[in-house]
Amino acid sequence: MVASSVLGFPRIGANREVKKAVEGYWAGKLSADELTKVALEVKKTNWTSLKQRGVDLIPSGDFSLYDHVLDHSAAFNVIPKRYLGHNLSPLDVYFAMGRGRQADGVDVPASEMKKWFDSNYHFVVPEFSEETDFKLVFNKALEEFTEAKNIGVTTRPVVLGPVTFLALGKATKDAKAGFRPVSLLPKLLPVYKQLLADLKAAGAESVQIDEPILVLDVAATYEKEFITAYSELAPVSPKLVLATYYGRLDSNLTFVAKLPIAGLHIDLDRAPAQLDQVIAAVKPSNIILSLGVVSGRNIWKSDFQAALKLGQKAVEAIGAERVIIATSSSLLHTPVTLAAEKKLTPEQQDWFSFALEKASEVSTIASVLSGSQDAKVTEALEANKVSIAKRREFERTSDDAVRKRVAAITPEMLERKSPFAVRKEIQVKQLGLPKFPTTTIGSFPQTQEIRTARAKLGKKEITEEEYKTFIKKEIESVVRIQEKIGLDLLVHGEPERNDMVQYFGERLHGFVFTQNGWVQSYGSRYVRPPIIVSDVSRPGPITVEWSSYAQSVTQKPMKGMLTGPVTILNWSFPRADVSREIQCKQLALALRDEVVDLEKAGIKAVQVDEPALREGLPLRKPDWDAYLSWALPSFKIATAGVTDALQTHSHFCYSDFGDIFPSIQALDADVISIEASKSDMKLLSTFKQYGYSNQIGPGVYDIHSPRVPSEQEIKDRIKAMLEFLSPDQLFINPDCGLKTRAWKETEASLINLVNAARWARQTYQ
Ligand SMILES: CN1c2c(nc(N)[nH]c2=O)NC[C@@H]1CNc1ccc(C(=O)N[C@@H](CCC(=O)N[C@@H](CCC(=O)N[C@@H](CCC(=O)O)C(=O)O)C(=O)O)C(=O)O)cc1
Ligand SMILES: N[C@@H](CCS)C(=O)O
Ligand SMILES: [Zn+2]
Repeated sequence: MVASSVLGFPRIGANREVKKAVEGYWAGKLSADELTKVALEVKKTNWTSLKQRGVDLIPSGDFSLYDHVLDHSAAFNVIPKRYLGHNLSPLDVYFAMGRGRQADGVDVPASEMKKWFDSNYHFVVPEFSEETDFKLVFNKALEEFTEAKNIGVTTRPVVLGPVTFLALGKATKDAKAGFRPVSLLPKLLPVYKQLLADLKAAGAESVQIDEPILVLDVAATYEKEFITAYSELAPVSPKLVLATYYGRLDSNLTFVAKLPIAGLHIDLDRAPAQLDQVIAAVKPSNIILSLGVVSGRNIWKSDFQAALKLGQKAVEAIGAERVIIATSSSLLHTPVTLAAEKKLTPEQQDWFSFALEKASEVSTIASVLSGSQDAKVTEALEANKVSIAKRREFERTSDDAVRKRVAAITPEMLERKSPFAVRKEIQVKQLGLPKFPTTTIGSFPQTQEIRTARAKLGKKEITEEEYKTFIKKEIESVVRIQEKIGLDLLVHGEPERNDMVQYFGERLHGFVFTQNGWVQSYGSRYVRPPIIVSDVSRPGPITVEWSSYAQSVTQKPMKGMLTGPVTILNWSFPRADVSREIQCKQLALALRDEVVDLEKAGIKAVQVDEPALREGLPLRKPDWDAYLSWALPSFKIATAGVTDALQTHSHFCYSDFGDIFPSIQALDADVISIEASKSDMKLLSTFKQYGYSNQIGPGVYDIHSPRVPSEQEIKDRIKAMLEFLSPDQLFINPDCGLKTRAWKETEASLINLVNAARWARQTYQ
């Protein structure tokens, strides 16, 4: 019998119950007990839904109130000292690590947050030093295994593996120079042993132990650690199924296949070509192969025939008892259910598969491979054939004008007319900005009032005209506030945008979007990625009306604000029938027209955000050039259609940009703003290594926390930057947009920022 498995399920609730409860708890509207109750209900619903859909190996322990890496840090006592000694409950310490805390005399910044591999999910970075005192403070995997058992669902607990947990962490500031978190493995293993032994004692038959680090090049340097870890853990644990996802094992397979594990999960969505090599490597052993054939990363209905081919190959080689059909990764990256979508056409409904539908898919594929004669299974198989054929039919339609335009892109279209030095002189005159110009990254608080107005427009409770009037009032108010604070280069505040990617998706041809397709991005922040289904084009200007209006109500320069092609692509669900390169270039051409239109409308600076440039980079270094060879030109296509006088800006956040800094420089934006505050300004040393010639605003404070940075902190950051950059290069700005913040802390922070910039002007004449 071939078993079916889901590696992880969305933990947000079908109606965003977890977001609402967590934010309610933060606002003091919900007690810790009430929050726990909501969480339990969501977990129970997930477990019973997966059981109903016939999934054999149902995950537990994958739920989280904020982030699963943070859950492990809290459970293992990996809690930086700054969060302790404030008389906070364990739950409040947990949230303080995630989002900082500034109340009742406690003032601690949030921990660093980073991209989870190549996804738009962010994890809270664990901090380690020689002093780290690992303890099993609580066994979350065991608690959830028991909760599921109590409602009659037998689950397979999910645990983040010890090597990945350490490898994703960073050294604390007080760790000795050269300290490597993985050196703590011998100290950490006893805690894992206890955790796993407890699960075994509670009756867990097998455990999914996630080691996604194995798909990175760096894992080759951890061979010794993997051998030590798994030789020690296997004897005391339930059967260990080692899960790898988001990429291929490559040469790491050589040592992985020899580990004392019961099963190995591989991602055949991202790396189908590895199947033969993996089969050959595990064949002589008893290792069970879990085949990730149903994508955890996209929302397209699986092609059962393609999945069955892969499954059949494995069954023939090692036997049905040793094969599991699984999702390629956790379904964390997909919305909960297609059933909630009421506005998709029946044709569109038929193309997609969200988390619950994917659960049915693994179950059906496994049943077919097991030789099931069940009428429902046969029916599902036939229906899938029809759906896939219809989609292929749709995919054959294309927009010839768009295709021709992409084919006609010339090298000249990628370059600005003059080099940066020439452009800078023209722009200085045109913009009249002071030294150390202050600006923000685009968005201002998305208040309840704004969201309610948009919701009312959606429900047709107000007219388009009334909505526009409301947004214009909001823009004018944001402009006045910036003028009052004394910012130099203003923004319109993005109040008209639900999200920086969804908004553009909704206004471009070639996309469809969901009503309830929420996916967790970090903590309680979710997104509804738009879906690219066909060739992309711009039916008309998107932002010009808002930016022009904003410019019309102020004498100060107004920065236009767009999301770049690479980011729109990476934060959407891309189509699967056309290369990402072509999709990106189609987006680039649409945005190029928008930038040109903004300049024609009198806007003198335009920011084209590319926060997802780094995130889209392939996980394996040998694949980087292939991505950069179209990602960088796409940005340049979007931004180079203007005169020298237009100051182009771009913004990057939430990744380590050090290793692709030369690529960022190659974008030739006049000004970039880049996240640097959370990562202890470590990015700055990159400037020393590579140099940077254009203008730059390394973020001076972290906006993902409600904490207000002091003026002194900002001054200290400016001082630190000036060790690597010259005063005439520097812009002063926060490290990302302010949409998630409240007005109170936004104004207080920006006043401190402007004061710090004024100080810099006097200090560095
Ligand atoms: C900058 N970042 C972004 C990333 N990815 C994106 N796609 N967008 C980003 O901005 N990745 C990296 C970073 C960090 N990530 C995020 C992700 C998400 C948010 C965020 O603020 N999300 C909001 C939801 C935004 C949104 O879509 N708002 C809509 C719907 C609002 C809503 O909930 N409406 C209510 C009705 C309200 C009423 O009746 O009063 C409802 O539908 O029930 C909108 O504004 O219209 C979030 O709240 O999670 C930030 C950074
Ligand atoms: N302009 C966007 C960038 C976020 S990465 C904003 O300010 O929200
Ligand atoms: Zn940002």
